[in-house]
Amino acid sequence: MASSQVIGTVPGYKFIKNRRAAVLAFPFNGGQGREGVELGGMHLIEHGILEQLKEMEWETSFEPNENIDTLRPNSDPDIEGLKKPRFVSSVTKKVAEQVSTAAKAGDFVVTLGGDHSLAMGTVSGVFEAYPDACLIWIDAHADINTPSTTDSGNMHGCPISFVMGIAGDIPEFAWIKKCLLPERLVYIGLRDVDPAEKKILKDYGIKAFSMHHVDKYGIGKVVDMALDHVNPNRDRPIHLSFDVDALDPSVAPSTGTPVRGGLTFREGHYICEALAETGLLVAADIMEVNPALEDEQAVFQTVQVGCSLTRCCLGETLL
Ligand SMILES: NC(=[NH2+])NCCC[C@H](N)C(=O)O
Ligand SMILES: [Mn+2]
Ligand SMILES: [Mn+2]
Repeated sequence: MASSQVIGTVPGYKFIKNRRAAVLAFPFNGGQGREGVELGGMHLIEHGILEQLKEMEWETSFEPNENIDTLRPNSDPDIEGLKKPRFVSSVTKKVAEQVSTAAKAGDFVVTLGGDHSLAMGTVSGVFEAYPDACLIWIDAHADINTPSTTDSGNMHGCPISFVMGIAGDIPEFAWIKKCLLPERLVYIGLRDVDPAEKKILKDYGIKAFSMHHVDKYGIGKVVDMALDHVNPNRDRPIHLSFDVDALDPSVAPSTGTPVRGGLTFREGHYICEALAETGLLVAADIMEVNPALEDEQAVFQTVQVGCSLTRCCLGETLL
């Protein structure tokens, strides 16, 4: 049986000690090439996510990390084709520290991106606090490229390979522990996976539900099958990492790498609700909202959906 670090005292959340959401924003865009994604988290804050969670009777703490740019090195040449590696490393190390501190205190951790390279930090932090956790990754992309497989060199396409310990030995990232086993990871929403990533998924036997599977089985069955795989006894803490590009671009248009044919509004929310319903959720990342892309209406829609997914993770729609 999996063991738990924190004995929950919050009804409906088995591992959470305080009915407190530690909301961490990271205004960071260094894992990819488009400006604006660093503004995503603050837009969710300005849209009222903290007040909304308070209304749901969660106490909140908030860390805006507005000085994260001071971690940018003066010089940051590519390493093995990876872009801005030192900047990504120093920021994600900070992410890991903040996430693990909050998780160890028994708070529910909400991390607002920023680009998805931040998940090198969120996964490291969650698994530091809960070594027997599992990771549910909602995305159009697999984000499991290694330095040798990435075509773009963008680190938001690589976070999983680092936490799985398959990225190779790069001294700048030596702080990252191999914390994620292939059988503790499951994907939902995939539809734009690089050929080399497909090979990695196959070689490591990583379970993935693409949009094809969502169409075939329906989202209810897909979430059940995903949980049966990573959490068969329903006793492990769950970390949800939600890239808003998993949603169809008609639902979440303001994101850097949109791919058509994504999750509907309800399918996205269903995932968050179903995970909240397990009572095992301990952390949720909402990543890749880019308010600099598309028009005002599109930005509003994307920010609004980011807030409502977050609220669902914290139980808003549970009866
Ligand atoms: N977090 C994301 N939006 N990732 C997109 C990754 C796209 C592509 N697979 C790459 O490695 O560059
Ligand atoms: Mn993506
Ligand atoms: Mn992603």
